Amino acid sequence: MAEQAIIRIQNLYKIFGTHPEKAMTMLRDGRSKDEIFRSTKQGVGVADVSFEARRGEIVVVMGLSGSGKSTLVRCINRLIEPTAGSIFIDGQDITTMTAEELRKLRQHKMSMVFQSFALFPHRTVLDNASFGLEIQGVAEEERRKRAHEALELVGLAGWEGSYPAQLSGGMQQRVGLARALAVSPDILLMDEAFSALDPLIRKDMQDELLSLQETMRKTIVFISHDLDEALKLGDRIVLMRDGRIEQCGTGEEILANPATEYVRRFVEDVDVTKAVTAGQVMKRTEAVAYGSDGPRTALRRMQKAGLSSLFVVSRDGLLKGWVTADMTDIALKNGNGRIDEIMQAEVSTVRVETPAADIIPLMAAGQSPLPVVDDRGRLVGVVVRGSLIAGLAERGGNAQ
Ligand SMILES: Nc1ncnc2c1ncn2[C@@H]1O[C@H](COP(=O)(O)OP(=O)(O)OP(=O)(O)O)[C@@H](O)[C@H]1O
Repeated sequence: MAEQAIIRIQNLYKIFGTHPEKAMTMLRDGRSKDEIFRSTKQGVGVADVSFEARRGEIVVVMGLSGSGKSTLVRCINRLIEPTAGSIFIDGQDITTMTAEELRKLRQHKMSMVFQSFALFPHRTVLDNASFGLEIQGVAEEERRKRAHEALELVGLAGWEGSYPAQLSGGMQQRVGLARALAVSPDILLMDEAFSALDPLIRKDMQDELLSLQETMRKTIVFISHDLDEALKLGDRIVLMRDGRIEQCGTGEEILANPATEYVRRFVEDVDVTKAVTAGQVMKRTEAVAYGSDGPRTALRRMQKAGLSSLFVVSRDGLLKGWVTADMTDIALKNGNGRIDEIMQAEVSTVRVETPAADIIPLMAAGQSPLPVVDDRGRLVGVVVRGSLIAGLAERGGNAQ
């Protein structure tokens, strides 16, 4: 896993003020942000934060106002200078980078999308979208082509000649997203990017980001103060309080096992007993392996579906077990095996009518996807990480 981390943050601190040393000592002694401010007049932005973001995942940094979300994310591109700690991007510590290295990193590796859209009012949509490329010195024709592609991606083809004021808020934020995507960054930093939008538009943008992400597979660090948004978007959630990380984990882990009383109170409004069932949130199984398949066939099917494991079924659809790409690789190297000889037969299942409250602990324990079977044991669908709690969050949001 470790080598997959594209962002690795280690013991990061940011103290605002001219004399951070005293505040650092007090923080290490476990003193609170309030105490430190009262006695030193130094502001604690981020305190001893460590976490990783893996390639292709959405990490949502969540917390109340003043908890340190923006400071943390601005340290990742060094818009804010950290007081102590390390930030590795692709294995390179950016806190020791020269100004030139940093400039390259910001231009090519990561882009930021702001809550306020931050568009230039006197530039057309196309020129706004191509701004990052202009800074990079990309030639005009290439710039226009790539900006146009990015606008197409976010559903704004045809609006290239318009000006920001002629667009709705949602459309303006699409331009902001297109501008960030046009430079083909590996990492997107999104600071409350959807918070200024009307609730319905906001939901559309969340759905669209998720659907874009299915093909883009960027690493996204998304700041939000909204739990529903965090549950819906985050592969993992970093929950902050007073500059520190209170808990970091998948939505399922946080709901099933809140690390502290604070987290428990934070998530208590998400009603896991609500009538959300596996059947309502399951997806059709895109690909399966058959017991009689050889490892090569199963592997090919996995690759085609972009999956790293498959459920194994009999010809009449009964769930028999599961197999991973690693298992098929080993079988191939040993030159033998039918899938039913190499598969793992033990697998937890849920039924169409199984309620969320019973599924979340299974997923929190690391089981994903979970197979859904009918009363005869036939595989009828899968519940994948995130979809269940996204369902809960959306229903919760509507009910309140
Ligand atoms: N430039 C600054 N100078 C002094 N203190 C600052 C500065 N920027 C942030 N802080 C302090 O650092 C702490 C964390 O602020 P930050 O903006 O990162 O929180 P946040 O979780 O993003 O909040 P919000 O959701 O309101 O933006 C706050 O106590 C804030 O007052």
